[in-house]
Amino acid sequence: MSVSMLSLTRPLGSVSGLLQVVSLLGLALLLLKAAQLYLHRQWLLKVVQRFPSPPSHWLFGHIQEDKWEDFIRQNSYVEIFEHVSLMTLDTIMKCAFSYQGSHQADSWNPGWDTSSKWAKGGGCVWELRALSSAWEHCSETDGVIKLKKAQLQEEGELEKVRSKRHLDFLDILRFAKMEDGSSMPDKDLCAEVDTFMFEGHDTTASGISWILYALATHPEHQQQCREEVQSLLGDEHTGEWDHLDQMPYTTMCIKEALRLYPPVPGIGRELSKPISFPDGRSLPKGFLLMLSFYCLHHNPKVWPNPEVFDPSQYAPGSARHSHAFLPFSGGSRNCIGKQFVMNEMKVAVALTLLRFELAPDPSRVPVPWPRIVLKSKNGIHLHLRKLSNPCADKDES
Ligand code: HEM
Repeated sequence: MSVSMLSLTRPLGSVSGLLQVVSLLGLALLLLKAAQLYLHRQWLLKVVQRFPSPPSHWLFGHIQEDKWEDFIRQNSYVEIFEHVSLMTLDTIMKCAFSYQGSHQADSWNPGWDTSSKWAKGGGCVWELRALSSAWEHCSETDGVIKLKKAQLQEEGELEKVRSKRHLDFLDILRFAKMEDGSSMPDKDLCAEVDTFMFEGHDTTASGISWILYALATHPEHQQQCREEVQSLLGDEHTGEWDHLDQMPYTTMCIKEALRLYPPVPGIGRELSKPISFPDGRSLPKGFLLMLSFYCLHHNPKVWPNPEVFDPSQYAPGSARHSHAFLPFSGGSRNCIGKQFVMNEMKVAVALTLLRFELAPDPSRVPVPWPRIVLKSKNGIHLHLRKLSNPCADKDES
């Protein structure tokens, strides 16, 4: 009996022991992964904190209003999403990679639609980060890295870059040392660049396009922003960083548009521990869930009159729940480019309003389409009327 007991219990004992070891190992691996992610994020934050201060003309110089003027000579209505996407692509390429692209001068190439590329690759938001490292062959990214490498190989170029006043994102990555003192492998460099290309381009294009649409449909707020910008910049189509802190009304309108049309409509998470809600419902550890910023921002329990465009909700002193407004997400994985992108959006809005009056196309009301970034099913069609420039008129007379 004892033999049979032994023969029965031994294997069972070793299996449960093995299971314990495996689960402990799993836990250790998870903790290690979490620590790696945390360190990576802290490192990336340091990089980005140095990045969002390129010379102001890099941002101001990237709105090709002349091209828009050509367009409105030919068509009374313009589908703005694609043009804005080309502009934000040029901006991120210049500001993050010192790469002087001219996508705005070209027509749209579907290959530049990084969010669709990712959507096709996986479809699940929580797979994005994993996919971004696997997706190494974006020709644009490869092109930028190859060009940089070639430049750095030229004699004396490395020292020149090292002593530059404004290191760009790619410079900082190239000089970054890994924990073991080695340089970052090209594969990792490519993944970081891809992340920035996506996070810094499609999302921003969505943001700017919907903000312009919101202002087009609210001419009184549009005019108030224009007056604020005119009093700050005059009719100069350029400005300094300081100007961007002096546009309170325009900033409030941008925020209200980000609430109504959050460029990142939702995110995915895997629960690292069970969670209970105030109404008694709960979800288990390991559950994959989607958090919808779009629904949060349109929830009448959180925002009274959620469908009304009301920039006064962001006036100094107005109170709301700390997590009621989350266009850039919250917590430890929130958007690290938010300061940069708020500046980019202010520049785009300011320069557009100085030159054009915006009106919606009543026959093509955009239909919000929550993809990885918020798009419109039928595009965003606006009527652009060129405003006369009082300074230019004076010069001519
Ligand atoms: C209007 C434009 C933008 C919006 C609405 C936006 C929104 C967001 C959101 C919601 C997240 C969290 C994603 C998640 O938790 O899964 C995020 C993450 C991120 N964003 Fe942005 N973003 C914008 C522009 C930018 C720009 C211009 C950059 C770079 C210059 C950038 C860099 C990043 C990075 C690197 C992350 C990942 C951070 C991490 O995982 O720790 N974003 N963004």
